[in-house]
Amino acid sequence: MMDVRYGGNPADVMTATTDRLRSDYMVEGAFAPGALRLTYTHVDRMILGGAVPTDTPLVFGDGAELGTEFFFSAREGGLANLGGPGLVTVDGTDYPMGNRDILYVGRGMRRVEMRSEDAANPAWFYLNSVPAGADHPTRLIRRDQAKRISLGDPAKANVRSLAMYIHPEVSPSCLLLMGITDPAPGSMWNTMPPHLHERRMEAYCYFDLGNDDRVMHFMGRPDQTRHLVIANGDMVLSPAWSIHMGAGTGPYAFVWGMTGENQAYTDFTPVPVSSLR
Ligand SMILES: O=C(O)C(=O)C[C@H](O)C(=O)CO
Ligand SMILES: [Zn+2]
Repeated sequence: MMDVRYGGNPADVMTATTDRLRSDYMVEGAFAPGALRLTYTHVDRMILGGAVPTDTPLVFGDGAELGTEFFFSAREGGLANLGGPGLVTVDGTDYPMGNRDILYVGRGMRRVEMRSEDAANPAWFYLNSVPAGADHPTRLIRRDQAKRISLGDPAKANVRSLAMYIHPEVSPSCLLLMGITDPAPGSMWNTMPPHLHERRMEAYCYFDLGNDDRVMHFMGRPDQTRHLVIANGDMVLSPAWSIHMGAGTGPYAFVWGMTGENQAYTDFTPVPVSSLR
């Protein structure tokens, strides 16, 4: 059975305790050896998931919890490999996946099998799935095929490399957008200056973060900010009304995924840092 998150509205955040914020807007513990863990959200019906295959394959595809014959009957998805080499098989076609490769899974696929090459160095598969109204072919996007842009200013410790994988200019999808951002060595801020995009929700999965380090992730309306303390592998659900940015106590990276009204990556509203409270 999938865990469920209902999201919330800006007013909820104003009175939320730390525990309530974490239970509403985070998914923790999704990467467990030998397990597939999926969370259904009512934030544009984004499903977040983690899978760490060890000695046996992890398989999904049934649509019973979605009221459809198959999981992808009316959905599309992106599977990012954040760990060791793995193999994903979709309806009998094999996709060998290295670290930071992303597989786009198109609407209509029926069975997804996930394997690690080495159980001692397992793949960590991270899933974003959203409703889809069109068919696009399943396609592997290797890390060197992503479209990279550089952002930031060393004086503000926010230099980072942003790689677009599932994006109209790289690999077509219905409405899913997905990519990976790496802060540069010596920089700690991501998504700084912050922004809002009221027409798309966003999910983050932080990874390659040291066990003793944390990312301070900021959320909420710009004038009512709240923070979430993030450990490696934690996922964050960002409703369309929320800022989403963070600073790490050490090196890290994160996968971002979006869906909503459009795939216009530039359809966002900058939020002046000076306006944050
Ligand atoms: O560091 C960044 O800036 C990002 O990665 C931005 C995210 O991709 C995002 O929030 C897109 O809307
Ligand atoms: Zn964003």
